[in-house]
Order: sequence, then C-alpha cells, then structure tokens
Amino acid sequence: MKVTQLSIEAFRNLREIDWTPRGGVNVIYGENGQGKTNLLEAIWIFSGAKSFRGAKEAELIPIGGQQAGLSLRFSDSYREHLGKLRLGEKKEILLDGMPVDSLPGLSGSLCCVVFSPTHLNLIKGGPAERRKSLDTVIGQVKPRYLSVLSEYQRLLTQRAALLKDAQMQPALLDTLDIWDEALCQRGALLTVTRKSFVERLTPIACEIYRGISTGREEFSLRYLSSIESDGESSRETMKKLLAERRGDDLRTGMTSVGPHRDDLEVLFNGISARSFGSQGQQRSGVLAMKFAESALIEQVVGQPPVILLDDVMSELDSLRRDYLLHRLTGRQIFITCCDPGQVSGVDALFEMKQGCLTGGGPLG
Ligand SMILES: Nc1ncnc2c1ncn2[C@@H]1O[C@H](COP(=O)(O)OP(=O)(O)OP(=O)(O)O)[C@@H](O)[C@H]1O
Repeated sequence: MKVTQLSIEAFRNLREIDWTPRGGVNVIYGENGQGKTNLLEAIWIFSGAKSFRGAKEAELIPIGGQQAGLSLRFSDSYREHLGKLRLGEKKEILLDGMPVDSLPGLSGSLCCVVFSPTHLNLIKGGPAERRKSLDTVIGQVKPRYLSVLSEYQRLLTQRAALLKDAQMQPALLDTLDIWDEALCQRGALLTVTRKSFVERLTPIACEIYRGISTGREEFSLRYLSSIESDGESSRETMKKLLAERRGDDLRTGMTSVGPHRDDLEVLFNGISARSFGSQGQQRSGVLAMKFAESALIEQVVGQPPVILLDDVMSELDSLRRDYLLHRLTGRQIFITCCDPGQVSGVDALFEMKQGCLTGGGPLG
C-alpha cells in the first residue's frame, strides 16, 4: 500500500499542506515540537484505528479553530482510494465518495503499522495496552472483529449496570442468562481470534528479535486467556466460568472473566520481559513485535502496510537501524527524526518547521 498524496487544510498545528511523498523511505526531520508526529498521525487516522498517542478527536482540531480538515489519496494493488475527513461540529468522513459513520468505519482500507516511543508501553505497561495493540492490528485485517469488539464492550457495560441494579431489584437476575449468552458468543470469538493471531505472530517476531538483538535469549509471546478451555469450546468455558463467578460479579459489579481480562505475555528465555527485561531487550522486543505485525498484515491482506516510524531511529544503534530498514525494503516508510544523518537509504527528505513542510527534491 502507498500513500500518494496528503492534503491538510488544518490538523493540530499543521496548515495548508499539499504533500506528495515518495514510494520508498520518506524522512521528515525538524526540531522538537514542529509537527512531525502530527503529520504521521494525519496519515494514521485514515487507518481507522484510535490515535497512537491516545488523543481524542477534539484534540486534532487546531487550538482556537473550529474544524480539522484533511484528505488522503492512497493506493493498494487494485486501485487508488480517496479518504476525506472533516472533524468538528460538521463532522464528515468519506471514503471514495461514500459517507462513513465513524473513524473505525475506515478500518480495512489503509493498513498501517506505527511505532513510536510510547509503544515501549507494550512491554512496560499494563495488559490494557497490549490488548489494545492486538485489537488495533487485528481490526486492520479483519474489520468485522472491531464490530464484535464494540458489541462486546457494550454488553459488558450493560451487564455491569444490571449487576448493580440487581442488588436493589433481585428479579432482574432472571434476565442475566440472556446477557451472558450474548456476552459469551462475542467473548469466545474475540478470544479465539486473538489467540490464533498471536500464534501466527510469535514465530515471525522471534525471528526478527534474533536479527536485532545482540543477546542470545529466546523471545516468545503467549496469549493469557481468562477462559482457558480444556477441550471444550471457549464459549462453553466462558459460560461455565461466568456462572461459577456470578456471586463475585454481583458483589463487585464487574465481569471477572472474558477477553477484557486477558493479557499478552512477552517472555525472554521463558521469563517475563516486563519484570526482568533490560531497557535494550524491551526495546528490541517491541520492535520485533511491531515488525512482525507488518509481516503478518502482508501475509493476510496480500500487500505490505505503510510503515510509520516516529522518532525511533535515534534510539537504535546503526546495526539495528540498517537491519530494520533492510527488512522493510519494498514498503513505503515514513520516518521522523531530528537528525536526518542517522538514516541511510533515504528516498526523499522533507523538513518540518512550525507546521510547514518543505523539501522532497533530489537528495544532495
Ligand atoms: N490541536 C492542536 N492545535 C495546535 N497545535 C497543536 C495541537 N496539538 C498539538 N499541537 C502542537 O503541535 C506541536 C507538536 O507537534 P509534534 O508532536 O508533531 O512535534 P514533533 O515535531 O514530532 O516534535 P518531537 O520531535 O518533540 O517529537 C506542539 O507545538 C504542540 O503545541
């Protein structure tokens, strides 16, 4: 996949940008706080995934302004697409001229993998970070997964309200089985999809980890499910566990089993990377996972995703930088950095200064 043109009317601190990137390695350099990450975010938003900085939609609108407006032309192996976004009071999202009701509705058209320093939380942070990361990448290759996820989350909220209300009106408990049935149907589907995704991701991530790490430790990933089933279906197991724990759930007002409680364990030589991994090991582990995502997206959708690398080159030594760029040959890559001298094999160089983008001519 390739981004062929990005036009920005207004987006965060970026204004009136009409940009034609190249097919290979695009480097956007500039001092801190100029708008380099904002530019990557402007591309990423068309993937339909949530902001990789955890930003709310309102934060994308320029401070003091009323609206954000941007459009992106991108192509896959079959055709060119045009996405248009207007955020603010008069929200409008269009894909190839057709209205889309929300940003997640764009999922499945532009596949991107992003890696920024905040992604170190994938190992250091809590389970929610890892679940979100898995959901984001699965959602890109299976947009239907996101609808099931949002139904599941809605059912969880409704079940929590019911558990609470049932303390005052016990008759409401009679309806709990119906909610649990619906919850288990979605919950099992999410669990099975995540597990099989992690099974496919693991060998690729291990191979990449071996390539980028100087250590000899074995890298592995394990999906930890709260509904581990022993032969029976995940749905049956979840139903059984929900029934067993109904007393606890009534007391706490929360649902204690299901994919919202799961985790992705990252291990070095079978030991928790979160608790025992060094900074360098953790960084290499996250990179391996991110690059494995890219390879897996390519396997599933049959074409490579667009790669967004935000400010990560300065954190890597030259051997790792070269290894990664070599692995990414043939893809369109956007790299932001302060010092463009750190990146080799650049196809086009752009400078970001106070929200304005210049350059892109032949490299001197
Ligand atoms: N909604 C907004 N409206 C206007 N300006 C914004 C908005 N959101 C962020 N900014 C500004 O954008 C700038 C940050 O841009 P960005 O994060 O892209 O910087 P950067 O070039 O990637 O910097 P660094 O190298 O430090 O990561 C800051 O000056 C910030 O104040």
